Amino acid sequence: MAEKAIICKDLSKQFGSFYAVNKISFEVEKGEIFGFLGANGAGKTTAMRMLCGLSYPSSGEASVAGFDVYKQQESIKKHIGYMSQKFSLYENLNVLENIEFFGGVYGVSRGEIRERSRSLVQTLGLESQAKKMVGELPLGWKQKLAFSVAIFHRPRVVFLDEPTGGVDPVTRRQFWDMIYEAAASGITVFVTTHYMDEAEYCNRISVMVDGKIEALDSPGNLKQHFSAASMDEVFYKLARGARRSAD
Ligand SMILES: Nc1ncnc2c1ncn2[C@@H]1O[C@H](COP(=O)(O)OP(=O)(O)OP(=O)(O)O)[C@@H](O)[C@H]1O
Repeated sequence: MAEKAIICKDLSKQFGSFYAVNKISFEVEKGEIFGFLGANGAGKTTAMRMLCGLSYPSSGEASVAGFDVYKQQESIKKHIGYMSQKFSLYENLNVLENIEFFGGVYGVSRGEIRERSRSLVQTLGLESQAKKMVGELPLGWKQKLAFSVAIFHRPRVVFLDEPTGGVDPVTRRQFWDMIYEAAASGITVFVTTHYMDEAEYCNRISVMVDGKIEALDSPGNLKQHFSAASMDEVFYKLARGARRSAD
């Protein structure tokens, strides 16, 4: 049996009588790229916070990297990486300082940080920018660096919350090359996005509507099942009945 990176069974989160996440169930394989889609307000962030060990579920079961979301939140935090468009790097630290800081937070040894940060800066083509404040870098570079930092400690699972918001399609494509590389090295990727071209790059996709998972399959199978030419069309067919919207 393939190793499961994430297991979720009837996972729910209630705020009062409102079910932000309503009995979602799915499993993600090790090294899989799993797209977590849903319209604004569908419950993605709430679900992701529970899986990252940042909030307790109201009911149901889940484990991430083999750790239980109720009893082993600290272990989960140590074995995952997290990146979002909103929270990522310190703008007033330079490239190397950011790598050192986050590497240190995640427990990578000083020697290893020194060694690997040099090769990372090289791989990213940022040698001449290594001492530049991150705030001065173009957005696309910031995001590539943020992703590299999120997986610097070689986590088992990396959670990406709309990681490519606001960047052009070419940069997004480069970003996805990095995602593929990470997945090939065994890191499981859990990613939310509003870009349907990115959804096509995922191995499997789940689509959340009003707190529930309404569909879950590979992009190819979903298109076939919904007689749709694109993921855009699949998403529209599923999400058009949603009652919730952005706050
Ligand atoms: N702390 C809270 N108290 C009450 N309601 C909440 C709370 N957090 C989220 N919600 C509600 O739960 C629902 C799901 O929100 P969530 O942020 O998880 O959606 P989302 O799919 O991530 O949306 P977006 O794409 O806009 O980030 C929304 O209706 C939101 O208002």
